Amino acid sequence: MTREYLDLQPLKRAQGRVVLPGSKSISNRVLLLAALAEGETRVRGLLDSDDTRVMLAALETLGVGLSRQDDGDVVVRGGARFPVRQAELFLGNAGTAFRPLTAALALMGGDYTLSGVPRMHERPIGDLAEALREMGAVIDYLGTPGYPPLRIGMGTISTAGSVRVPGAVSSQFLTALLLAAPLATRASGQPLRIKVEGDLISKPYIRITLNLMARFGVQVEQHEWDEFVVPADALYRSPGHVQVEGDASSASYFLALGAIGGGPVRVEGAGADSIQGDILFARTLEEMGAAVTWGPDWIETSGTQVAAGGRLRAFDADFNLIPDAAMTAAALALYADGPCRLRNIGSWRVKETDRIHAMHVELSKLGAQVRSGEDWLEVTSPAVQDWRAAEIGTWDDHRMAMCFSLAAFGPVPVRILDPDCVSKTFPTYFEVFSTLVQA
Ligand SMILES: O=C(O)C1=C[C@@H](OP(=O)(O)O)[C@@H](O)[C@H](O)C1
Ligand SMILES: C=C(OP(=O)(O)O)C(=O)O
Repeated sequence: MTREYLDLQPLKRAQGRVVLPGSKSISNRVLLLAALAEGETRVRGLLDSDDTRVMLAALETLGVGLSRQDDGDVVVRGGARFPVRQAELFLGNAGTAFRPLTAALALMGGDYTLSGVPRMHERPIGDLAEALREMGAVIDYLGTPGYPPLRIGMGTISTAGSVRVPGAVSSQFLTALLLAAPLATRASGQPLRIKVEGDLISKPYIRITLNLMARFGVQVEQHEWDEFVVPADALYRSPGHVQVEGDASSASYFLALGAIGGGPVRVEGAGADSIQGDILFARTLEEMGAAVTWGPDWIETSGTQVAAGGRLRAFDADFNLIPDAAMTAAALALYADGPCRLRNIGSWRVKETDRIHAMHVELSKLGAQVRSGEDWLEVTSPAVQDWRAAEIGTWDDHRMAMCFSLAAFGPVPVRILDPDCVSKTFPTYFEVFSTLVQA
């Protein structure tokens, strides 16, 4: 049963340790790679949430052998092509399922329709679809051109020359082309040269993609951030086992708790050795005045107690490398000693909701002074007497719900509407949150 709202009374302290749920970005990449790889892959620590469930269900529909073991591991039996050549797939609002599956299915060819929730049909995919068409794939838009839902047909794929993909809207388009590229290079016997047009956003996610492809046996040649070459003989081979790291974006909320509730708060499952860019959020916390300790697979934070009048240092920073954890920084601006500016976050406009707009509206409700533009947001914290109790809308966006839990360290009660939208990436978020905090 989903709850209409969750009331949070003013909180003072945060302390404890959390074992992080699996990384969404790694889970969905590993599932696709394992499905395309020769052999059997045993995946440990897979995230169990809406985004991975739609991926698992899609792969099952496509005939990929999947089984859940008693110990929770998922075993994937892969092969170079999916057995089912005609299917209708529903992919919810999972960008990490929709974009890579579009590329893989388009390069295999078949008769597939891909759809999602209404918001997914407002999230762009045109840059990826055009690149795939340039390679000979057949893709039709079933609704608005440039957006899902899509129908994929049987094309004649060529990797001759190179393919271009714009980098400014979402890095997931490049990730999708990279992950699916071996399907094309094998068919043509030629390498695929992928050229990024314009600036590439969210670069650390490409590092995750390249790292995981290498674990499955495919080394991509990288030229800065504007050209990637997938070799002609690229073939995915199962590494046998894969351990999924804890989710670094999910870690950001708990690391933030350590910074505003005294701490120490330790997250386990992602640390200095992580392949996820969002661990960099801990550096932002340091700049805001928190103490951060790093282990290979854990991070611990301690800091001031904002409920007792402590303040974080204000920031003015470019958050392009960590767009997801950046939302946590925006919520922390409620406790900063001056205006906080988040720059270069234009991709927020096309995520689960228009996050710049949603943040502007909801932070204002609490009494913060907010200004925003096409790709930036500026938040000035309310003085103690200016805080207002508020009902926070979460806009069907898991990260809105999770980062506004931090608002409970202000002096007023906070009501989070539709808290169960956290199921996109972290179904048990509020239960875990409640084990760390005290009034
Ligand atoms: O590749 C990925 O796993 C992701 C890339 C990012 O998207 P953009 O590249 O669209 O910024 C990020 O926001 C998303 O949550 C996950
Ligand atoms: C942008 C996000 O998701 P998606 O993978 O659907 O793009 C997110 O999780 O913040």
